[in-house]
Amino acid sequence: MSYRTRLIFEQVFKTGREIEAITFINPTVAAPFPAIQRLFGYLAQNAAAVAAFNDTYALRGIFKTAATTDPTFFTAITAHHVPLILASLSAVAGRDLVPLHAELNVNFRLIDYTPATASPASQNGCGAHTDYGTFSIIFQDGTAGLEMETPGAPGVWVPVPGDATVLLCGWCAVVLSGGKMAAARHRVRRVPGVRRLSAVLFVAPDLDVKMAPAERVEVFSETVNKGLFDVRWFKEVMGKKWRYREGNEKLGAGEDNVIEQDVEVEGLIWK
Ligand SMILES: O=C(O)CCC(=O)C(=O)O
Ligand SMILES: [Fe+2]
Repeated sequence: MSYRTRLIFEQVFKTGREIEAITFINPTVAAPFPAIQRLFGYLAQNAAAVAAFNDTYALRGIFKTAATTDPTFFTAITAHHVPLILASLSAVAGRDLVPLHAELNVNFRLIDYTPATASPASQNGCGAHTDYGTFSIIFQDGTAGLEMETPGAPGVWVPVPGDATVLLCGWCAVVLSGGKMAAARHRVRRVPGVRRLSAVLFVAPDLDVKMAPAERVEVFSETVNKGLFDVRWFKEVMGKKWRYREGNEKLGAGEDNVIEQDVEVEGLIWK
């Protein structure tokens, strides 16, 4: 573990309940942004390759586990950092999270905020949201744009330096830790004309894990206290809203089209 990473883990242990929802880590490997950029550049010129990707990942319209020329990056991150982070978060949660992540339910996402497809004046890169899983690690290509909402101050956004690697928690961490861990709401703002690349590793509990705290939590809803739904159901619901927002899926008749998914999730989790 590097010095900086160790410091952060110590901080996580010390702050306990007061854990900040976001922290910076110093990963052992760097994200291969030149390769990712070449990949997106190639796809921009090759409609047939894009169609093949979209056929493979029909529901998403984006590709996971994308074939960069450096596949060692994601494997190294998954093998090295994920177990360390899970162990640290377990101390904060007061619950061993490792057995709940035995199947390594991880997704990778490469994002190209290219001016080529954005509306020229739009600053919206990625709307405000909270990730669904346990935690996410966001790698950036050096370009700023990622912002965090200040806990307790909705609408107050703090820019994250473009070269930081960010660790943040999602909804599953909130529920599984009985509210001891907070989720970080975030968004991406664009500078019109500026390209930004990011690579995100999403780590979630195994699909059969019940979305419930280890012990009853007064401020949680009955649904969550009783563990009436599992991670599989939650992921599906969240994924559908996400695809709708990205324009990759239409909602069926009778399905609500509330885009503010955080408001809805809060209604599900809190009493
Ligand atoms: O591009 C980024 O920096 C963050 C993307 C993000 O928040 C997400 O994909 O959930
Ligand atoms: Fe996110």
